Amino acid sequence: MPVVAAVGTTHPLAFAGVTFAMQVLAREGVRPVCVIAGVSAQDARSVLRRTPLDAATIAAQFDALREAGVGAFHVGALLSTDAVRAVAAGLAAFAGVPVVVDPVLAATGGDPLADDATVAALRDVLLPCATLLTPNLDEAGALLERSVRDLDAMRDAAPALRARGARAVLVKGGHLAGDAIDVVSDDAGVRTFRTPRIANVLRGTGDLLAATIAASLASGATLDDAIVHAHTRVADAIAHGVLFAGTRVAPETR
Ligand SMILES: Nc1ncnc2c1ncn2[C@@H]1O[C@H](COP(=O)(O)OP(=O)(O)OP(=O)(O)O)[C@@H](O)[C@H]1O
Ligand SMILES: Cc1ncc(COP(=O)(O)O)c(N)n1
Repeated sequence: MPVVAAVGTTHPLAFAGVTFAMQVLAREGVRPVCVIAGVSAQDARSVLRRTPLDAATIAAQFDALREAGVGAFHVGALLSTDAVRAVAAGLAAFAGVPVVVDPVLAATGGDPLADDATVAALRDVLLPCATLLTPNLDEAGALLERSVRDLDAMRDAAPALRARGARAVLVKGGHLAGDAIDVVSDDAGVRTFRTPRIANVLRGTGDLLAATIAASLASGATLDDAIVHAHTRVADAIAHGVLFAGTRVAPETR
């Protein structure tokens, strides 16, 4: 069974964050392991507290994964420049293993998860470690320090982020109106993946997409096949979301 490591920050309600990614990976049929890089206290409305773990604790967790045969990493929210640097250093020991980086900067309620220095570290230190970077519109804009608000801007942003070192980039258009369109840039060029918009909202779609792609890559899928499968899973989750703790979440644990 492929092993996938979820790296990131806990969410106590587990509808996003590394606590959710572990569930997604298990459901995808891979063995989930993890590196906890930060602890968040948040509910459906707000982020109450965020505490990055120290670099030595993050490094020791990567050391502990050395014999696990990790086949892919999913990297989610990181809360400090030190945490970003420690994760990049930890990943360096796993050369050749696919790394899906979701550069989470804020919770859906609007509260930030990363400050400006952390955004800069994500751009300069972690982005070059990514086999696939999966920013949403706001994240692509923050990383490029310009506005990314429509499909044309997404088509420009994906290769621009790739030029900064990510092997492939998927810019998520879920927050635009109309069909859900993601723009992918890799060696083969720039292309779009379009799925019919499902008229509902759901928390954790970014983590669901990225963790599902990581699971498929660990299982040997091509990037395009991994993306198509992940879109199916996201659409299914949005269609069958459940109410939990005051918000609509994926039915992963049902
Ligand atoms: N209503 C929808 N119907 C179908 N697909 C959607 C919908 N909303 C988002 N998606 C898809 O879900 C994935 C996540 O996109 P989104 O833009 O919501 O990411 P995000 O903002 O990082 O998510 P999160 O809410 O976890 O922060 C993308 O592949 C996007 O195309
Ligand atoms: C630790 C962590 N990771 C990711 C998200 C994004 O999820 P959402 O957009 O549903 O708030 C979050 N709120 N917290």
